[in-house]
Amino acid sequence: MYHIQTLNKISPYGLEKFDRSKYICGDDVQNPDAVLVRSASMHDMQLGDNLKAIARAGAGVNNIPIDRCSQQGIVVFNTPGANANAVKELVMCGLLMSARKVYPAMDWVQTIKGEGDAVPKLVEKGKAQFSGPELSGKKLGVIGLGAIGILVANFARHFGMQVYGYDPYMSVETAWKVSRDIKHAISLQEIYENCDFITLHVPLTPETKEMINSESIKMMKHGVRILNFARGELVSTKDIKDAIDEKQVRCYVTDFPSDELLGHPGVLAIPHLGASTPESEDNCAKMAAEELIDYLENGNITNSVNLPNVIINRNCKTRVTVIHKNIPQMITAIAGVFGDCGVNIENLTNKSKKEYAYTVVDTNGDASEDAISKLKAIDGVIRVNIYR
Ligand SMILES: NC(=O)c1ccc[n+]([C@@H]2O[C@H](COP(=O)([O-])OP(=O)(O)OC[C@H]3O[C@@H](n4cnc5c(N)ncnc54)[C@H](O)[C@@H]3O)[C@@H](O)[C@H]2O)c1
Ligand SMILES: O=C(O)[C@H](O)COP(=O)(O)O
Repeated sequence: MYHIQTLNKISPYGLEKFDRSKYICGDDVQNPDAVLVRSASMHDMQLGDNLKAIARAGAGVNNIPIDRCSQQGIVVFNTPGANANAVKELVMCGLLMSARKVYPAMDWVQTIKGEGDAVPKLVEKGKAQFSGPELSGKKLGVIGLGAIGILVANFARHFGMQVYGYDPYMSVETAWKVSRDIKHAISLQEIYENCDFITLHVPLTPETKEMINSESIKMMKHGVRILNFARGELVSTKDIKDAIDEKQVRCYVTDFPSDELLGHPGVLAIPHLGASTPESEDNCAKMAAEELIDYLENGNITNSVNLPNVIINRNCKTRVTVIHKNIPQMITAIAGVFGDCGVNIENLTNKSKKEYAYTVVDTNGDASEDAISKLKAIDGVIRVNIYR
């Protein structure tokens, strides 16, 4: 039996992928083979020796101790694009709310309840304080043109916005999806200096942490509106509050409220609802469950953030997979163990991702305990798994 621990509420649509004759799933599962998680922080968690994989049903993996996982040979998956449409739709709502004062206006209109027949007149009188600009003709800067950024950039053109996109790491495959009307910004400065609205769609990394700070805000247009549906730590809380107080920033829409931001005028705080639609919860859970199942049962890796993607049909009696450091002589050493044990290799695949690599060996022979011990003893080998 495989044991799957869930750390957040995971859509049943994903959980039902696990065949109950082979899998036990639940939040009380001990010593799991794999963990299914959304945003719960795993940084302070012990990662047991039996743990082989973690699947993040979602995009951001900053809640997972990736380095520790790699060192322990734990494969970390996420579900690229599975919640992108949900986020895009809420970003569009955020754009409209940052321009038109819908939220304070709706609050205000409730205050005239009880005024009887005077309500229509009071509405007409009171509405003047809530006028706000149109999006059409304004410039939108999209920072990060991944699954979400591209959808946001392409959609914003339908609001009549002029869109600038910035992503120095964009893949060719991704570039094909960007509408040709989107201006390719070659620097962040170009976005900051030109755009009336700026929306962030980058992962939280040491490079992007607090990328919005007093220095970057200084370069922006007076009265800029900033949207953050990516991660709270991308924006310096102190600097954004100061910039709002100085009217340099007109509005900050964030899906990641903190105590200091709540109640601050000019901040529109949303309780991390970007991916909270039944459709995206289902998509993410299904994709995450399928990734775990194919890894646990076949050793195939799809959408891992710390190991290379390796998907090979299984048509041999035995598969041995090795997670190891990406250093010279590893393939020779691994193949040598099979040779020494008299086992013929039918297929050997090796792929690497940064400091780590993954080797899959398929054979019609058997992998003896002796062979497995020898593989584990190779310097640089982190984990060996056998699939029969
Ligand atoms: N609010 C929510 O509920 C919600 C939902 C999904 C994702 N997110 C957040 O949004 C982020 C983006 O999600 P995604 O699905 O689009 O991910 P993605 O991996 O498809 O896209 C991220 C893009 O950012 C780019 N990038 C990385 N560093 C950059 C930098 N320094 N400058 C510019 N571009 C950079 C990458 O090249 C990539 O194209 C996630 O990492 C997550 O933190 C939030
Ligand atoms: O990175 C993500 O996918 C989002 O922040 C969604 O988080 P959630 O799954 O906790 O809603």
